[in-house]
Amino acid sequence: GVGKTSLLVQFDQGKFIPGSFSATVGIGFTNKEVTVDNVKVKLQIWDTAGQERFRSVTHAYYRDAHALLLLYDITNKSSFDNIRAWLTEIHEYAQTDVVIMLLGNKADMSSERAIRRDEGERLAREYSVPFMETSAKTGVNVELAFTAVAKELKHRAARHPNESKFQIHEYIESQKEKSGCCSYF
Ligand SMILES: Nc1nc2c(ncn2[C@@H]2O[C@H](COP(=O)(O)OP(=O)(O)OP(=O)(O)O)[C@@H](O)[C@H]2O)c(=O)[nH]1
Repeated sequence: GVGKTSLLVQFDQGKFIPGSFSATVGIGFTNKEVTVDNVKVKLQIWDTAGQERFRSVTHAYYRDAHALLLLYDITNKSSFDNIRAWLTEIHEYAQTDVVIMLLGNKADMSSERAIRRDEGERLAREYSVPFMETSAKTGVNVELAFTAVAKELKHRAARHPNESKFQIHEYIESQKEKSGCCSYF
């Protein structure tokens, strides 16, 4: 319930459909084409079930994934506390060079926030993964999360030995919106 399906629908269709999804069973698929540095990149996105009882199904998909977006809900402490366990699973089942991104979703729900942004940042630093807060509801940073991954994968695939490396951390820091910091009503 951290918002994985909602995030994907926001990215794919540019809209938020509140409370309308039943829990994902097993795996859902979405194909989406994005343009990165004038090149079209096809993303096949697997939306995994979050619930424990589907774990054996989702494990099978880790091995083939080039990137993993790992979400917690900023209003739900246990979803944040579970991130370490998810990272352990990823290291066990996924490819060693998989691109990982940590996302603190539901950033629009600031009045019910249970995890501060700097706690997310600290955890991400500990594991050397990029981090941002997102909202499937307002769309903040949703496009960026997927395009940053697409950029990283494209650069990895195309890179010649002497070419400088794409810096996903720096790209995200320069592009991300700090939700809630700058709006006044
Ligand atoms: N306010 C707010 N609500 C959200 C956001 N993202 C998801 N929700 C709500 O949170 C609930 C769960 O969202 P889902 O997208 O079904 O979550 P999920 O992670 O796919 O759930 P599972 O498939 O069961 O693992 C729904 O009621 C959504 O409307 C968000 O960014 N902001």
